[in-house]
Amino acid sequence: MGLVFQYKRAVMEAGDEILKLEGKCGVSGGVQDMYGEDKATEDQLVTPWAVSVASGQILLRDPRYNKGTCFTEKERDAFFLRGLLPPVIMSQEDQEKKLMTNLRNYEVPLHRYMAMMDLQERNERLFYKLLIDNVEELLPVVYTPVVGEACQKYGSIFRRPQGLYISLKEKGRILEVLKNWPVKAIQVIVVTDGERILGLGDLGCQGMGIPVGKLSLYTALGGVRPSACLPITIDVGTNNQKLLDDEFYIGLRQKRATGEEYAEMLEEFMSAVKQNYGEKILVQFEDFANHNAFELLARYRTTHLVFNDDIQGTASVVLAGLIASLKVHGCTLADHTFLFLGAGEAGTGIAELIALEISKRTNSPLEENRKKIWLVDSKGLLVSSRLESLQHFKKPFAHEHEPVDNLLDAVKAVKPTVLIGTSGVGKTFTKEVVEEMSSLNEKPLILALSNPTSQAECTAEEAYTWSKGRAIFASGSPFKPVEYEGKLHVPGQANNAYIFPGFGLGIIMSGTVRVHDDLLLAASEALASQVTEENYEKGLIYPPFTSIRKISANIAAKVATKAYELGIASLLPQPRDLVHYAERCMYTPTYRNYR
Ligand SMILES: NC(=O)C1=CN([C@@H]2O[C@H](COP(=O)(O)OP(=O)(O)OC[C@H]3O[C@@H](n4cnc5c(N)ncnc54)[C@H](OP(=O)(O)O)[C@@H]3O)[C@@H](O)[C@H]2O)C=CC1
Ligand SMILES: CC(=O)C(=O)O
Ligand SMILES: [Mg+2]
Repeated sequence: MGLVFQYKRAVMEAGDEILKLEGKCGVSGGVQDMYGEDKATEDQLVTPWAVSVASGQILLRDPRYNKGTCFTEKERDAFFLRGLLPPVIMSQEDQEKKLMTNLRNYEVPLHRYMAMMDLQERNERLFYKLLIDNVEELLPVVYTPVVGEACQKYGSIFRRPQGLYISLKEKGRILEVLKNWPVKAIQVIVVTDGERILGLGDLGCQGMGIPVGKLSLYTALGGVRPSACLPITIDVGTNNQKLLDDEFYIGLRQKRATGEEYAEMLEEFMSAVKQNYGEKILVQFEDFANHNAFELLARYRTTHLVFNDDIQGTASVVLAGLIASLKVHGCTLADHTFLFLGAGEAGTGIAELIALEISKRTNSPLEENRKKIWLVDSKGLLVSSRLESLQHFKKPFAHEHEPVDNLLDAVKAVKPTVLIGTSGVGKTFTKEVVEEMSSLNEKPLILALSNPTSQAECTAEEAYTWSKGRAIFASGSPFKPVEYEGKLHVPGQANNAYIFPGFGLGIIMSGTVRVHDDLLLAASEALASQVTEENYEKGLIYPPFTSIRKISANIAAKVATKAYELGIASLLPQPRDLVHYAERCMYTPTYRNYR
């Protein structure tokens, strides 16, 4: 009987991996295992990890190794499964077909989400097979928009905990908490503090649905193996009174820690992560409020391998759409005038990356290019007379202009060719706004990026109808195709899910040690280059998600290539064919045979 590990199995794998990678031995002659027991002195506390071969019920209850009715006769004998399963032996394809039929029978989207989460906890490979093979159908279930509702109701749909919860109660002991996670060979962490969950605001500890969802996309879309992914929620309290009053709320029942207490918590977390997983652990910050997000990124980007998906991933995906759309407009990026509704993480992140790309393309100063980009926040257009009171990330975009206090007037004043919604507020691209954009532009480019669907600045139908079928439209959450005057318009999904899985894969597979802006630009170019003539004809500026694994492999290869060029990739020698290498690195969900 072969090795099928039960609990803590990855400790052994991690040990093997480390041996392979570093060939080191512990001080007392043993293997230098990842938890350091062999390095511990006799009086230090150690964790009593045990490794055994799973069989019987334990094997069936282990999501990583369970195959349900797919276990063969031979495996049923070898692993003491006889009688624990019905006699039928199904193929994985039949299991998939059955589950998709069941899922489609649920009318309530949240029930589909719950069924998918149950599957993930029961049979991981089947979960990923479903997600990969039916990506367009299931992405909206495990990701936006349904994940938003799941987070709002997380307390009541909560069954088995997923991911790692680190609360203020654990301050001072975060390293210890990390060590409780059974897998040591982690490559990506997605962490949130739950303060800005999509456009739904502060959902505290219930934000866990986001790291869990993002990491399932790392695996399904980017091929990073599930065991290498760790979702984390840092619970520093919540200012959401409804949650604080909810008797079933799962998080700390206190107002958010701020200032020094918050900074210390995050500092301890970041140090513990590096100490436990080493230099090359990729930490993705997700859905932090902007008053912390920019600061965390600035503080850790030079010392840790960190990436803020809302600032950087979003910027990269939007830039890709803009680059792709240049073919439609027959112009250059520098010819455009951009107007944003929303000047937070997503808005200013995108704005900065556009300015950087124009600078690189035209060899012109960044400040000059920022002048082509205008942003509106909750108080109106960013203009120089507001400079003093603006947050630091808005200041570079406060241009000379009269104050303008609403979007419609801003459109009239700025005359943008591109309108981008990053406000988190639904229905803000009104009929008048879209009509004004359409009177200014033959093919107005309108991106309603806010999530989930309820917060979209406008719907696809509104964009096409109000622009009389002329808009090029994409949104953060998916919309169905719209028929307008006999022509079918297919809206694209401008969502960072196009970028982070391939981007992360590129970083991991090349051993890149820091995230550099040029890597984001490389990812944008890689994504843009994969839009086909057929896609353009349908009105798309993004390729469809159905080919996302291929897209991710190409993004990974371009990101890795750039990292090698910059000298920040540590895997040497550089693989010759990076696309092929990326594809080979990718996790596939077909069942393995057990011996
Ligand atoms: N499609 C995608 O891939 C992504 C989408 N998003 C979505 O973008 C949205 C914003 O996220 P993020 O940038 O992180 O959030 P932030 O909180 O950082 O920024 C929101 C911005 O919108 C402004 N705003 C709020 N209400 C209004 C209003 N009524 N009129 C004009 N401006 C307004 C805020 O103004 P002020 O500064 O004055 O408060 C702020 O500048 C969310 O819905 C999120 O889901 C985010 C990341 C990726
Ligand atoms: C997509 C995403 O990251 C967000 O809406 O926050
Ligand atoms: Mg996000």
